[in-house]
Amino acid sequence: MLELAHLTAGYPGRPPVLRDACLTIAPGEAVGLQGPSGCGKSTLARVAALLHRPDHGTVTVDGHRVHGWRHRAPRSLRTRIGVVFQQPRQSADPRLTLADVIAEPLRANGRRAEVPDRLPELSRSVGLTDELLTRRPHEVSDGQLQRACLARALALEPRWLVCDEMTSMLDASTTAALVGAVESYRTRTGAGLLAVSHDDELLTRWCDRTVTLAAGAAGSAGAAGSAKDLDTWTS
Ligand SMILES: Nc1ncnc2c1ncn2[C@@H]1O[C@H](COP(=O)(O)OP(=O)(O)OP(=O)(O)O)[C@@H](O)[C@H]1O
Repeated sequence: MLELAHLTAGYPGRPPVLRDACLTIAPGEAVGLQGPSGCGKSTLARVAALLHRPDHGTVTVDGHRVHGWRHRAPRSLRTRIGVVFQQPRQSADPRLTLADVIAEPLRANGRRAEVPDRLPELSRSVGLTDELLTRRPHEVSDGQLQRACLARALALEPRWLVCDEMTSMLDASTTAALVGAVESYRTRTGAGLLAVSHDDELLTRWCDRTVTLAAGAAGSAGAAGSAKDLDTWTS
């Protein structure tokens, strides 16, 4: 299970973005997260990916309560969660080839020896050709770079995937290819998914259920996203 319980989270010097948010994802389940711009979807996704420390509340991954965040999160928990963000150019080192972008997690986790075997399999799973693997981010399209970022997220075979607006910059065919790659991976491994998107139709087609993170009750600037028991907002 990936369990987010009673989360309050935000940014220094501002009112909380999330207040008392709860969400539980079962193994193998695909949950979509939608809601108005600025209501805190990405913040919640970053907390779930152990990249943003909540002010209150707990995150439990497969029965392990999380106490550290970002680099302080235990490696054994961090590697259980793969993340893909909206902007591939902000998350890929421009100096690396796509092959090195994909292999980065294997190298960083002492699994360099696996790269020759895993790289072809990973790149094939996201539809990247060998020729593209030798290029650097500025030499490929956003869609091609996002494919590499997805392959990187799958490199350590995570039990959970967090896809934050993964396809929102991409055309319909690249979107279909990336969602297809995620679903093939999930079918093979039984991984759970949290998918954030503005595209209700995509979430309906992709996910087992969709939850809505509501804007602040008054809708006023600075009001905290009212996220109490997200599961009660299931559509
Ligand atoms: N690093 C940050 N520092 C300060 N405030 C931030 C930061 N990141 C996000 N925020 C603010 O927190 C609120 C929630 O942002 P978040 O990105 O989580 O919302 P979102 O629902 O994902 O929005 P969108 O749908 O537009 O991507 C917004 O008001 C945003 O301006």
